[in-house]
Amino acid sequence: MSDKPDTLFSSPVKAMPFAFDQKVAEVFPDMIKRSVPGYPIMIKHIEKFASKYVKQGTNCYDLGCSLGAASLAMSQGIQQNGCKVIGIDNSEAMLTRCQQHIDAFKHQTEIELHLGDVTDFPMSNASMVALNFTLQFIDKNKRVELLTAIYEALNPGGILVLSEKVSFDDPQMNQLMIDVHHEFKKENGYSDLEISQKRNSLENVLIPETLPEHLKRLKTIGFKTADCWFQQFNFMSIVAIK
Ligand SMILES: Nc1ncnc2c1ncn2[C@@H]1O[C@H](C[S@+](CC[C@H]([NH3+])C(=O)[O-])CC(=O)[O-])[C@@H](O)[C@H]1O
Ligand SMILES: O=C(O)C(=O)Cc1ccccc1
Repeated sequence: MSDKPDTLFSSPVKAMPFAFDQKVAEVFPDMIKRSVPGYPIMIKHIEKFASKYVKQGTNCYDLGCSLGAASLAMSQGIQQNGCKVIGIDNSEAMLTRCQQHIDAFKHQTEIELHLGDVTDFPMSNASMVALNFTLQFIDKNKRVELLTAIYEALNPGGILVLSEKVSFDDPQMNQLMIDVHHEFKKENGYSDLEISQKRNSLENVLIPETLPEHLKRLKTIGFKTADCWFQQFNFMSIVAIK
């Protein structure tokens, strides 16, 4: 089955803040692949990290699971018995389609889905947490609390995979990265109108931070080590180990 093409911003639309509603859920696989450089690589490596770090009888959380790509990757990667993958998302439209994806794809480890807010979801006995392009949508002053809750839920040696769109302190570098990302979107068939309308709708909704801000916060919380393992333009993935 081919993905439904993302044409949400292809004709002039009323300026509205971006939301993970029914329309976005319907085109999400096409949207994320054409918009996030390196997304398939990051998903593939979530599977690899799961095979290396997930311990027997532990939980793995996928916070802001959308259609379950990271949940499925963890489930495929896990080599141990008695584990559970728990996906959480606060968009009903996303979670309904997520359940359909999970049911349609063969996977090894059980995946349980919950409609809820990741900032107040109880977590425990975790050996892996995926926060794949979700923190950027969380209120900036709630981020440290969420990352602290993740740290506390992780067992020693557990891993957090945190992928984010990032900004850069240097304005020239920041603009260069935005420009090359827009070039990437154009090469993937988005028009200037689509790029600018989506950019406006993401303003004040997707709030990026810099890599140093991310790493400093993770280390202050207590993670033993944290660093960027993947970057393409202004999209990055960080691993942090407790
Ligand atoms: N407070 C919140 N609580 C729960 N869910 C939330 C919250 N805020 C946002 N979301 C959810 O976080 C997801 C972000 S998309 C993640 C991609 C996925 N991880 C992937 O690996 O494909 C990223 C993107 O589209 O750039 C959406 O499904 C929101 O509903
Ligand atoms: O499309 C963009 O410009 C992005 O920054 C990535 C993205 C992908 C899917 C939903 C929201 C943002």
